[in-house]
Amino acid sequence: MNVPLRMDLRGVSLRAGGTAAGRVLFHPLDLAVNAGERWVVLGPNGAGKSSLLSAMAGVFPLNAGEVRLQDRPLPHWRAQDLADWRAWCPQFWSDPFPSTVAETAAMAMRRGAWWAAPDDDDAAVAQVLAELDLAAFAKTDVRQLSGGERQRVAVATTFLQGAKLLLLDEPVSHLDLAHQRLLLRALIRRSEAGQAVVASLHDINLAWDLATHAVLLDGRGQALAGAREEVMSPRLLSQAFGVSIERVEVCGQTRFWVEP
Ligand SMILES: Nc1ncnc2c1ncn2[C@@H]1O[C@H](COP(=O)(O)OP(=O)(O)OP(=O)(O)O)[C@@H](O)[C@H]1O
Repeated sequence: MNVPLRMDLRGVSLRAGGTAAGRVLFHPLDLAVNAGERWVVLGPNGAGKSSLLSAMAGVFPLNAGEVRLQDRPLPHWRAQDLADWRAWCPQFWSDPFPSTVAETAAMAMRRGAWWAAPDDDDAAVAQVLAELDLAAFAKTDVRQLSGGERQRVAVATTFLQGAKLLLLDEPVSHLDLAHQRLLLRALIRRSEAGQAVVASLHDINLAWDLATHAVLLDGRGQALAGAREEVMSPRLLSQAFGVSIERVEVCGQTRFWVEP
């Protein structure tokens, strides 16, 4: 599949819980995600970041508008075909039965025929586990992992799905500083190879370092989307988060400083 990825959101609005009774999370949002782009989704708790990511994955009902993948509305896709294009790493997961890290990571590669493992499975799994600093855990039962280790396995599973669009809901929430940077580099490498990344994050400095583009939800119904520099302005971030945020240069790097 050498067709470049494109996802369009046109006039998308969501309600809390995806029900008609839920409050409107945000009013019409338009954006287009293209190959090579890295989008961050920012906003306070409850603003609708997870809801937006799951709507982009096709598993959360829209209040208004449409999401199109490769110019075809998401509801028109067969689940198995959709899995070739988009991978979704939710914020929570459960491990109801024993499974090794390698088996769990490989799970998304075998959609539709999990018993028929391709010959190159093992090498691909080993490569991604090494990339995410999980090689030593390949044979460990996922139920014995720490929160950060388990989160990296969830990301490994997402990577191994081989989809062009990676939708990651707070993928660094359990990660220490070194593993946050390791994941950031892995995501940048993937986007440079033609995949697209959409990730919700709470750390605006990490978000700045990752993003080419940003969506900012203010929790009061406003949604902004665009290039990183336009959306991640100190004024807009301060308004959305309700704290005073300054942008400073430290050692040649842009950093955000939150007034205590
Ligand atoms: N099943 C549900 N029924 C009703 N409301 C729900 C349901 N699930 C979630 N919500 C509400 O929808 C809103 C948006 O939730 P969402 O998880 O998308 O926010 P978020 O921006 O990802 O938050 P956080 O930063 O805390 O992870 C929240 O106010 C939440 O309470």
